[in-house]
Amino acid sequence: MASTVPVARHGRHGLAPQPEHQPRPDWRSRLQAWRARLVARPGFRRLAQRLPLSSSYARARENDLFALVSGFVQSQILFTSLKTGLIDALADGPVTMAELASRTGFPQDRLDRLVQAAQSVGLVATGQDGFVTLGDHGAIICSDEGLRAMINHHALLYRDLNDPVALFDGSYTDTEMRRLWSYAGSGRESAVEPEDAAAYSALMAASQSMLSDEILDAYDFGRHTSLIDIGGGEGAFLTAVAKRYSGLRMSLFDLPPVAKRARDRFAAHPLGQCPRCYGGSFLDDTLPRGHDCVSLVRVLFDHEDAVVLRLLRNVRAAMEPGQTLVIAEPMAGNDSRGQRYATAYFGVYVMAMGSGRCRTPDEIGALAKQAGFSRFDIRPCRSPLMATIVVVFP
Ligand SMILES: CC(C)=CCC/C(C)=C/CC/C(C)=C/C=C/C(C)=C/C=C/C=C(C)/C=C/C=C(C)/C=C/C=C(C)/C=C/CC(C)(C)O
Ligand SMILES: C[S@@+](CC[C@H](N)C(=O)[O-])C[C@H]1O[C@@H](n2cnc3c(N)ncnc32)[C@H](O)[C@@H]1O
Repeated sequence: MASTVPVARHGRHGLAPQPEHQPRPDWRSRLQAWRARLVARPGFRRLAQRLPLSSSYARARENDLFALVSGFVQSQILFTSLKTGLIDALADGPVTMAELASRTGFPQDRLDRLVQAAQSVGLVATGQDGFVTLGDHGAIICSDEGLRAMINHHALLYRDLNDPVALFDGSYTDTEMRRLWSYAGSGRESAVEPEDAAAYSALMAASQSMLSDEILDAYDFGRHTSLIDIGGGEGAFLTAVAKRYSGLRMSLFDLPPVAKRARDRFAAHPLGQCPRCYGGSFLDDTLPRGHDCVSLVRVLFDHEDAVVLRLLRNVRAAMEPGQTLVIAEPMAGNDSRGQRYATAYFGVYVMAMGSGRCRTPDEIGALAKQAGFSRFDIRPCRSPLMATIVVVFP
């Protein structure tokens, strides 16, 4: 007999396969659906906006939704303020509009619009005296080379997001991001050439400054005697560790052209004890043993689960009971606004790379246990936007 179960149309993709027994939503989903129906009613929203107890909550939600709707515009104001040199021009203090016009090359009337836009998102501030200064956001961006590098780098990500539906549904895969992250996607790591490594390694090194502080404040590496940073890039994280813990013996492992960049960096900027830099693949090569701490910083979320399992099994094989694996990267979650932002941003970012997933701490812990580790602890960082730490024990 033909089925009478109604079928849903799925956008570009035609009919969705239907399970034999339709699952029923639980009470939480039904409650959320009831809430959504309520919020969808203009009359309910008008009431919530007027009642003293709910009005500030309603206003906050309205602003959140406006920020979501207009986020692209804000990002483009940010990008333009950096690209035109507006932010740099204010680095040393207040500047007149005439001076800004000459520094940015903008005609006065267009500059007025740019400054107005930049002021509205907190990048600059204009005084009664006609001088322009950095706003709080502008000051942070101006002082952080990594953040500036990321904002410039977003031009590439946003080009890949030009048809976001095609990116999400998987029909657009030949992305610019995939070309930049030349190791991403299984089996391509041995094809990474020195110039490929240079392109992404410099970006990663620049963006370590805020991240390493977060990690070092959340986990005490001083309890260990030696540390190997696997997928350690050109050594920016180890440099930050050495500044805090001068007695730690350190090593780094990365693809050969990246390990060479780390070696060159340590030769140019010597640390107390020069870290040993090993070149190889963390998937196929035997990893160096004898370190009581192993770190993986922003490494797992570049890879699909099967590759992560292979990597963790290889790491486990190089470790003894009593040693510790520290995994640090932005992780998914729903507990705070920071976690939700990280989930959205890094989830889309790795999708554009063509490989990887932003995982919850529990998902990472579960993969580690599957790879042969015995238990794990979750250590939140101050800013979940930057990282969460999962400490794993053999
Ligand atoms: C002076 C008086 C009286 C009052 C002033 C009050 C005031 C405003 C004080 C300042 C408050 C304060 C401490 C503010 C601090 C703000 C901070 C720390 C802001 C930090 C922002 C960080 C951002 C936006 C970081 C962005 C990071 C990004 C986009 C990282 C991207 C990383 C990527 C893409 C990594 C990729 C790796 C891969 C390939 C996925 O594996
Ligand atoms: C996103 S970067 C993170 C670098 C550094 N840990 C940081 O946080 O700045 C990932 C690193 O993993 C390295 N990597 C990727 N595949 C690898 C492989 N098969 N073997 C060794 N390293 C690899 C990359 O070369 C890159 O340096």
